[in-house]
Amino acid sequence: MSATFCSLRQLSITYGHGRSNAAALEHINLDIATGERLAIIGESGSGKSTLARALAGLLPNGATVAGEIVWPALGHRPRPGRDFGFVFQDPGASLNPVLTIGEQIAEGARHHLGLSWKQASSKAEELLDRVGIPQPGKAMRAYPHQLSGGQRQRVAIAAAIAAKPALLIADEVTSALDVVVQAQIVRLLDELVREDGMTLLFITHDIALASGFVDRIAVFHDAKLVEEGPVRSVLSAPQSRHTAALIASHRDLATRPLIAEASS
Ligand SMILES: Nc1ncnc2c1ncn2[C@@H]1O[C@H](COP(=O)(O)OP(=O)(O)OP(=O)(O)O)[C@@H](O)[C@H]1O
Ligand code: NI
Repeated sequence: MSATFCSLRQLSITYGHGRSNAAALEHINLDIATGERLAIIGESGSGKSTLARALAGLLPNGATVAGEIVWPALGHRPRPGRDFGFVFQDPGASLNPVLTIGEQIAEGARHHLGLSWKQASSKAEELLDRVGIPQPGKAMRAYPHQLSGGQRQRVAIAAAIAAKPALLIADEVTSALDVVVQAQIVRLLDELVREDGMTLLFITHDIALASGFVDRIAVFHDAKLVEEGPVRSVLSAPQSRHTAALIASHRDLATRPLIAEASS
């Protein structure tokens, strides 16, 4: 039994005030273990990104929070960049268009690890190599628009992990990419979190994609956590009809080989 990294207790979140505002999350109880790879699955509007924002302390002003989030492993609220990295669907949202790739990655390393610019730059180049960017030295001087979508996402991942955070939150990071690149990004995330022992929160509406590499799945529907468990048991014996529907929408998941793969 590994240590609890983070614990949500009766967490409820509503955006804004007034009777017309439905809760974006309702009474969520969920423990995240240190070093686990947890997928947050659910259809659009089910509250996945709200959960990510709540963990990251990035809820907009006016959001109402009830219940609590505790961080036993850290002992304090996680600091952005330092304790957790955040990667979004659109790498444009995490990358600054007027900074070179090298500058944006080096900035995180410099700021959080107290490195000089020179040290941070060589660290950035190392990271680019690590996330599979070809010719990292050359890429250091490029701007985000000069890269493909998949490469931009690799850069965003490099920036997010520059300070070696304990937690990586990936919110629909593959949704804007074609399937081949999706698989490559998932493989990269899998490698990185294994190597660094990071805890990963992999948010997606794609249960098939997540099932290939995470340890555990939490399914959200309409602001509620409807099911959670190890990938194998959730896939082979879903407890909630919402989970069953998500699985049924992926015919390939219902076939034997993928379930066998997910359980290995
Ligand atoms: N800033 C906001 N202000 C008001 N309501 C919001 C805001 N952000 C999200 N919501 C609402 O909260 C609910 C949950 O949204 P959330 O973005 O968490 O869902 P999601 O599961 O991430 O969806 P998607 O898959 O489309 O990203 C939705 O009803 C959404 O409309
Ligand atoms: Ni979302």
